[in-house]
Amino acid sequence: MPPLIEDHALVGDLHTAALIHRRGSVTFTCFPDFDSPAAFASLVGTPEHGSWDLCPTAPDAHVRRRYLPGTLVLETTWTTPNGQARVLDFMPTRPPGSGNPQLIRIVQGVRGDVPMSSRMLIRFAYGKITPRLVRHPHQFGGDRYAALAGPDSLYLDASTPLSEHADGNVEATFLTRAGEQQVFALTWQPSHLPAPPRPDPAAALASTLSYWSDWSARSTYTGPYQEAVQRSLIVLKALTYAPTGGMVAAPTTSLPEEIGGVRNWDYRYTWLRDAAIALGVLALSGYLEEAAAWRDWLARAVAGDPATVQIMYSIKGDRDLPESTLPHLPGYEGSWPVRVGNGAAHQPQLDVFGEVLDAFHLAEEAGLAPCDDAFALQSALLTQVETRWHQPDAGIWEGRGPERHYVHSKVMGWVAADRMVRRIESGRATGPVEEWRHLRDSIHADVCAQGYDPVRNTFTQSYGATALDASLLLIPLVGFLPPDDKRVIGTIEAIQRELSTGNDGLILRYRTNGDETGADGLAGDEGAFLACSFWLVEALTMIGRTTEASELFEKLLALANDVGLLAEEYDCVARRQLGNFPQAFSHFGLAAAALRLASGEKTAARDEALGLDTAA
Ligand SMILES: OC[C@H]1O[C@H](O[C@H]2O[C@H](CO)[C@@H](O)[C@H](O)[C@H]2O)[C@H](O)[C@@H](O)[C@@H]1O
Repeated sequence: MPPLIEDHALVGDLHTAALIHRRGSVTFTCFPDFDSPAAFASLVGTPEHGSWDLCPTAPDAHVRRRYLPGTLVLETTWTTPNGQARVLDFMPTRPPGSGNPQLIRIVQGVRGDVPMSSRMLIRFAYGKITPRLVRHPHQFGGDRYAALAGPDSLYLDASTPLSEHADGNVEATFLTRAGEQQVFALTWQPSHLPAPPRPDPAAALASTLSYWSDWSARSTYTGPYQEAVQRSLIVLKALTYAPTGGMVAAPTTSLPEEIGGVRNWDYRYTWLRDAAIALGVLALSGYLEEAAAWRDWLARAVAGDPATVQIMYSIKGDRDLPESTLPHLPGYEGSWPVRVGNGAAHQPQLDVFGEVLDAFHLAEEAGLAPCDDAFALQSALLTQVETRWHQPDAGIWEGRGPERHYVHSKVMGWVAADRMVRRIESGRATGPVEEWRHLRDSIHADVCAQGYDPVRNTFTQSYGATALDASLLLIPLVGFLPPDDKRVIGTIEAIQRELSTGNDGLILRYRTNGDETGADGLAGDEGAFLACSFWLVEALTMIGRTTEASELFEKLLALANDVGLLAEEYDCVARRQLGNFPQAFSHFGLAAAALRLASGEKTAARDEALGLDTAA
């Protein structure tokens, strides 16, 4: 049986990350950074494209997993008829931009005897390059193997003997006895450097545990569902690239939105939209440092000429993310192509200005010190809205079909103007407030006249269209119209009717067209979109349907895997997760919905922080 997406857990070091399957296999890891080529790519290929298995030799061993509380250290407990062993998997945290990425796996005997094996196949360049293997035995027991090719080297240090097999696997078989431990540490470094020192896994474990525990202790969230919210915040932090403050949308590429389909994208980049919303949620939960770091990332990314702002950049701020396919990889369960790069980078998507200005406003209301340079940048971004809001765009979903006048894009243009007006009204900045009020009112009037269907009493996906779109649920959430407006209630009900995937209440982001090419320019269908389903929780809460909102929220929580992680989408028929994993969008959706539910009926913590009166 191929590995399910939700059978994976995430470990990471704020520079890159690894996905580990519940049966002990590392199936996807890029070194040294999130967007570097993968050295283990079996998740989108086969085991021959690189993987690292560490598990009992007994095939029927029972497995249970959890993260050590408040951390990103994964504990896997294996139970066999003859004993129990646990494995701690983690990537040691380190000062931003210094040191080498490491993946450490500590095997501890709990009781009895558990025969185990480690089997590692390294294939650089997304499974394409076979490295040269060199053995360096340790002086006082244990072993080291180096794998070298091109710019990369990986050193595997083990406390137990390793052997090399003709097929390129480096293996160890060993007995785990109660009270004893074996350690495996994999270290990446540029291949031209001398071999790295032997790692100190115990010290690395201690410092990694204390890093994550201290980070978690900074959370100010006190509402219900604390464990799920904290796990989501940890995921958002783990997707952040510490040297720059950029955040990837997910640490994977090409996990499919439809099994066997073509909707496979590379998410290892920083979307202004995703990062801004994530940072807003982090700021509301007490994490202002992350918001400040991202503000600096944005200032650098768009420096020079904000008129040329893109909707996404690399984690380091590169603009060119050329999209190509990797023909040697068969894809996850045959979902092909596997893509690297992302062609959506050069699309016009007008909503991003609203998301960025909303996030800064939220973060400043939550305590982030305002700064003049940031305000100048934000004014320049609003100028883009003024110039471009009349134009069609590709929309929040980055469709690859024709550009349209997306209602959500215009609503977010209104948000951009609204947040700047509010800032000036609060006395925290000065600017052409009358001009911006006029812009805000013009967009509002235009959307209400052209984006609303009075016959069906619903806003529509784009001007003049009949199609609906789950992004319209944001209309009350961002304060464009009050929740008791009949057009808002009509839109929520229409979305429930027309975009629901079945009886479980989850919703699609929009309707696709089966084998025919749909409005998004793609053939095929996709699963329910988890972030949109969380927006529905928020919208229902706002219109006072709180019982229904809580029930839906709990259904969504139940879709998270055994360690609390969510992909982008959910297949309500096959009952499995779909899309890149874990996905920031889903996790900030979860945290925002919990914040909304926590604050009770009609007013959310977010609205209070914003000072929103939700009036038109
Ligand atoms: O559906 C087609 C598009 O799908 C991806 O975009 C989605 O992910 C982004 C990152 O989370 C998110 O910001 C966007 O709203 C989503 O639609 C993909 O990256 C695009 O290239 C693709 O056209």
